[in-house]
Amino acid sequence: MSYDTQPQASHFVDGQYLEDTAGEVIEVVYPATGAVIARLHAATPAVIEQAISSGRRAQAEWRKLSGTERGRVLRRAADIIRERNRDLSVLESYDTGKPLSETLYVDATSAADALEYFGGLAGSLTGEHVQLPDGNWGYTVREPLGLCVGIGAWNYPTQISCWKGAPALACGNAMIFKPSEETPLCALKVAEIMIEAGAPAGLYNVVQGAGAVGAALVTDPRVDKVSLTGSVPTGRKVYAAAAEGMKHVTMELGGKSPLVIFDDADLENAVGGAILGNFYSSGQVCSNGTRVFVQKGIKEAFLERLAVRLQGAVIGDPMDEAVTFGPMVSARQREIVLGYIEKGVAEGARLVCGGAALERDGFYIAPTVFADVTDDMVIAREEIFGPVMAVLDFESEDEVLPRANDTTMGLSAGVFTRDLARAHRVIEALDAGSCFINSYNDAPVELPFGGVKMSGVGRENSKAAIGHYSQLKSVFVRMGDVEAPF
Ligand SMILES: NC(=O)c1ccc[n+]([C@@H]2O[C@H](COP(=O)([O-])OP(=O)(O)OC[C@H]3O[C@@H](n4cnc5c(N)ncnc54)[C@H](O)[C@@H]3O)[C@@H](O)[C@H]2O)c1
Repeated sequence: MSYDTQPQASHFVDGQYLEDTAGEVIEVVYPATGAVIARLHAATPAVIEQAISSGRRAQAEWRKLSGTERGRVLRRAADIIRERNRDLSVLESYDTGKPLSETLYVDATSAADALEYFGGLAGSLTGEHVQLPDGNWGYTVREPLGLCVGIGAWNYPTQISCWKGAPALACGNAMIFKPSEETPLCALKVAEIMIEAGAPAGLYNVVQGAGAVGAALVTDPRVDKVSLTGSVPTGRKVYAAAAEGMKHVTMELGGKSPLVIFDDADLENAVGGAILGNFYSSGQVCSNGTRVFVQKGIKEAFLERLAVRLQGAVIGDPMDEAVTFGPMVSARQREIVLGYIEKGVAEGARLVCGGAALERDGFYIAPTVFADVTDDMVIAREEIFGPVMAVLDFESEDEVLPRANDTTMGLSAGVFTRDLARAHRVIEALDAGSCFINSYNDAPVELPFGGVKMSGVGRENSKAAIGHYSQLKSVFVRMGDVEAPF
């Protein structure tokens, strides 16, 4: 590969790499072998200070550019990312363990899509003219929020860095991005590319660290907005900390989403959707449809075809493009997932396939399917974030809908049926932000992405994201005399 896994330095601040070895050591482990492939340092207060001060300085200049000028920088960054797709994809695979057969088509690509889309929108962000009685009128100005902090999860480090960075910068903000401490490498490359594309130094800084560094950024009074992708417990903490400073937030959190498959569904497509919604990225996807409700008439046929198609998973070295299923991101995540599998067995769910770690280096777990899962089982209630599908039976639409909604979370939901009226009726009834009909886990930049209930606040992607990275100033203009009471 052309990128070293050991970056020049841990952080990218004010247009250049920055190191401070006083910060706690972060070892980057390649999930497919367990080997340490880089050593970085968490940001010290001095690094955080530089990131904040340079971010604010850059933002003051950046906001003065026209939207078209800002958009040009983002679109140039998108082009560079596409040119370097292979190198970025290899790095993403080292960072996360996801197979190259995924990363080559999804991660840097999705990051470039976000930069291109928001780069295209930047020139068209305007306020409104509002006609009022007596010849008076008003107008609104869409203004940036200021300095935004993005905090990422470890499953999609390149994508998350741009899903947050692109709309933030398009609206005239600066961003400090803190990747997950598990996957710190990719965002540094994005920061480098921003500079190459013409962004001013300091506009897009990357600092490393775990929760303590995230918390220091979130609580700094000079930060105006926080966008987190992470788990619900972290979301609660970050939202509360942001509330202290009355900061804007976007929360992209976890899920335990339902996928409802009716008897009349196209069986192969339903099985395909369930595979995409449970085993892509080894199941480490927030929107996964991990509670698969299958109508009784199709259940055995579904399980049979699923078992056959899972045998087609090519498990192995993520750098081999023929491989379609990689390891968990970390030894810790593997232990968490194995713990859930044990619980499933103990609670009496029927193990259809998988159920164990693989005897090889790295953090691999076999794709696992439980059938006969009931609503009260832990594996049907808690987010596992691994390759574990729970298949639940149902008889009728009326029965399945309240069961599907019986969760504190609401990120996604999907339905497979050939009955179009039913498809729309079911989606209307499901409490979820990002939904799918006869498909699963598509996330085009043109559509809003985000959750309801405990799964989050705000939306990423689409025009909706603009509202979360800007605010309106409204101006009343009186054309006549002012009538005061005295
Ligand atoms: N909705 C989405 O878009 C989406 C996408 C991917 C992952 N996720 C969710 O993310 C979770 C998995 O990722 P994870 O294990 O990295 O999540 P996590 O919540 O452990 O960590 C997320 C990020 O928050 C940081 N953090 C932790 N404590 C913090 C604090 N007190 N203040 C500030 N920052 C803090 C971490 O360092 C990390 O960068 C899953 O629940 C998954 O569903 C959601």
